[in-house]
This record gives sequence, structure tokens and C-alpha cells, in this order.
Amino acid sequence: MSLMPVADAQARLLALAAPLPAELVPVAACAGRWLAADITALRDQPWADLSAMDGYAVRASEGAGPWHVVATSSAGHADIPALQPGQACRIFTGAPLPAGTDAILIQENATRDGDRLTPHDGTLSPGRHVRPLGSDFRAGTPLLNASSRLTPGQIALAVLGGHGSLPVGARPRIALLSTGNELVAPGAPTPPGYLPSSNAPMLAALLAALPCDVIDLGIVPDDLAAMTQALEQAAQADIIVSTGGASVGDHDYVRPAFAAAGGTLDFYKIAMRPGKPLMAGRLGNATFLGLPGNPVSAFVTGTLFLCPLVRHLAGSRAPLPPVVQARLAAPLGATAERDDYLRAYRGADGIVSVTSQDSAATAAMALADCLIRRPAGSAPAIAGDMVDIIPLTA
Ligand SMILES: Nc1nc2c(c(=O)[nH]1)N[C@H]1C(S)=C(S)[C@@H](COP(=O)(O)OP(=O)(O)OC[C@H]3O[C@@H](n4cnc5c(N)ncnc54)[C@H](O)[C@@H]3O)O[C@H]1N2
Ligand code: MOO
Repeated sequence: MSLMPVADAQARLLALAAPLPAELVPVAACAGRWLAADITALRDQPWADLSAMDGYAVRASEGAGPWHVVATSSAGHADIPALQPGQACRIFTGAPLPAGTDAILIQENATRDGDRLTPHDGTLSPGRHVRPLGSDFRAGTPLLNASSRLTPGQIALAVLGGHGSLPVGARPRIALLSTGNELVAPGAPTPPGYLPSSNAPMLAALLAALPCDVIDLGIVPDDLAAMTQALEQAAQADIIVSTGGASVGDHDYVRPAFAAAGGTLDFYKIAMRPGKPLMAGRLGNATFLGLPGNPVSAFVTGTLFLCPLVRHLAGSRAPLPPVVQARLAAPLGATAERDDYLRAYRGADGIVSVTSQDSAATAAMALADCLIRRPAGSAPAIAGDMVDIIPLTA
């Protein structure tokens, strides 16, 4: 089987499943979700001409005063009587200006003696310290576009626009399966022949910044029947992810088990390093992603395939990780027939690839804050060359 280019494999993976249906979610739970519809303001903001300061509402044309303070306006009250010439209204931040006033004299700039109010100087322009009705937005104004990923600021805007719930893409459910007779649970004793299973906690951490629910189904032994049963059980989820058992060894049961469970494989083996034995397909209503077992390979393929799939199902229309250009601090060798995704970090003099690029080298991987993408067939690069990098952020 020939190796599939990374971009083709990403496109095929995303084509395997449509975004999940939208659901109406209370605003307090909408952070990081993708909007499923355009959002329009249901109210004017501010709802009236409001004071931006604590002080007195007056008529600016009477700037020299003095005024007679006859009323009080505070936030949460709407029925303030209209003022006559020569009258002022005590007012607090966020309160509506009475009819007949058009400016705020802040209290630090005035002297009050009983009901008599005198400004310290006579200059006051209309609109001073006033937030006019609808100056933030008017009812009917488009506020947010479908497919935006909701930020804290956008949530504030939607709430002030009158929305208590928003239509957002549903949270994909992701079932994780770790395969291998050699694996024990994190923190469990590791007698000779055993090692702690790190892939599921790593993937859960990778997904923690995305709106999704992770179900860790634990460690499955290298056994066709056990793996087949585990896959059938996992098919309740929207996405099934396995790690390990993806290669061609005698104990690599994931592909035969996937077939035995009734799955349809869409592609296998990608032209990338690390991550070559990646596979994807459909099993029932779930999309299946089989990641290689090496911890670094699982991390890189999790970043380039699993996270985009989750974003796509959750409603993102640009689910692939952004690629940016950056300057190399040190030379890099040529690449062969696969794209290289080098673990690297952004140093003071540019991008530095970590010392070991072995797909089992977790100590080196843990130093990385970006991946350098080097296409197959690249010539050697020297310090100062520009390269593509993928920042390792959610
Ligand atoms: N003859 C060939 N051998 C291999 C090829 C090949 O093309 N021909 N491909 C190599 C490549 S590339 C990779 S990547 C690995 C992937 O192998 P598997 O997906 O089958 O992974 P395993 O054999 O199950 O495990 C590999 C390695 O990773 C450790 N591992 C597995 N799961 C976990 C886990 N949850 N936490 C921590 N570490 C884990 C496992 O113990 C092995 O050391 O195949 C190459 N071989
Ligand atoms: O393609 Mo493998 O993931 O190099 O170790």
C-alpha cells in the first residue's frame, strides 16, 4: 500500500463524518464552543442614554450653573421625571439621564451645598460622560457569525444582546483504547516487561482545551477477540481512538479487530514521520482513528488528526492546526519520502529542533512548543532559513 500524503489523509478523515447537530446551551457553558447560527441583538445596548460617571445630570448649555438638585437617578430605575431649566439630577454610573439633561458633571468637579450645585468651572459640552442609547449596538444588529469559536468577550456580547442560551455544536464523545500486553495503568508498579500507559492521559490532555467528552476505556490486551469486543463497545462514541497495535507485527491486532467488529477502513499508512501506521475508518456511527503506539507518534498524530476531527465535529469550519512561518536557529538535514514533523521549541535566536527525534523519545518531546513541518524531499536547511511551524496550542 503506498503512503498517503498528510493533507489528503486529513481531508479524507474530515469527510468521514459531518459536524454533530447543534444544541441550545446556557451561556455559562458556552466557552470554547462553536456557534451554529448567526446571533442578532434582541435589545438596544445601552437601553437609554446612561451616565458613565457618578455626579449630576445637567443641561450643558447651562454650564456655569448653579443648579437646584431636585431628583436622583440610579441604575435599575427608569421613571425619572423630566427636568426644567436650572434643575439638576443626582446621578450614578449606569443610571438613565432624565429628559431635559444632556451631560454629566462629575461630583469631583462640583460643590454641593444642600440642594444647590455649583460647578468648579463653567465648561461642559453636550454628551459629556454620557453613553447614548444604542451606542454599543441596536436591537436587530448582527452580533456574531455562525462558526465563530466563542471567546469570553463574545459571550459577554451575546448576553448583553439578550441571549441566555446559544446554539452551538454538540460536544463530541471520544472513546480512548490503549492496546498492548506490556502496559499498566499510570502509577501502577512496573515489573520487568511492563511500562506505564501514557497515551490516553496524553490524548486527554491534548483534548482538554476542546469542547468534547473523553471516555477512557483503558488497556486492551494484544488479543483479537478482546480488541474486537472493545471496539464494539467503543462504537457508542462519536470518535474511537486506539493507540498501539497499528503496525505490521504479529501482535498488531487493531486492523483485523476493526474489520471483525464490522468497521470499514478508509485509509492506512501516511507519508509522515512520525506517524506512518495511522489508520482511519467508520464503525457504526463512529469515526475510528487508529494511532501508532509510540508516545511521540501518538502525540503528533493526535495533534494533526484527532484534534482537527474533534474541532470539525464540534462545528469548526477551519479545523486544521494553523501553520506559520518562523526562522531556524540551527541547520536541519534533508528529508526522505515522508513529511517530517520535528519536535521543536522557539528559542531566543529562532526555532530549535529538540535533540532526539526518535518517536519514543518523550524527554525530548516534552521540551517542544511547536512542530517544524518539513515536506518530503526537502533539501538541507541552514540557520536563518524560514520554515513552516505548527504551534502546539489548542
Ligand atoms: N517491520 C516494521 N515495523 C514497524 C514499522 C514498519 O513499518 N515495519 N513501523 C514502525 C513505526 S513507524 C511505528 S510508529 C511503530 C508503531 O507501532 P504500533 O502502533 O503497532 O505500536 P506498538 O507496537 O503497539 O507500540 C510501539 C511502542 O510504543 C509503546 N506503547 C504503545 N502503547 C503505549 C502507551 N499507551 N503508552 C506508552 N507507550 C506505549 C510500546 O510499548 C512500544 O514500545 O511500529 C514500528 N514498527
Ligand atoms: O512513523 Mo513511526 O511513528 O516513525 O515511529
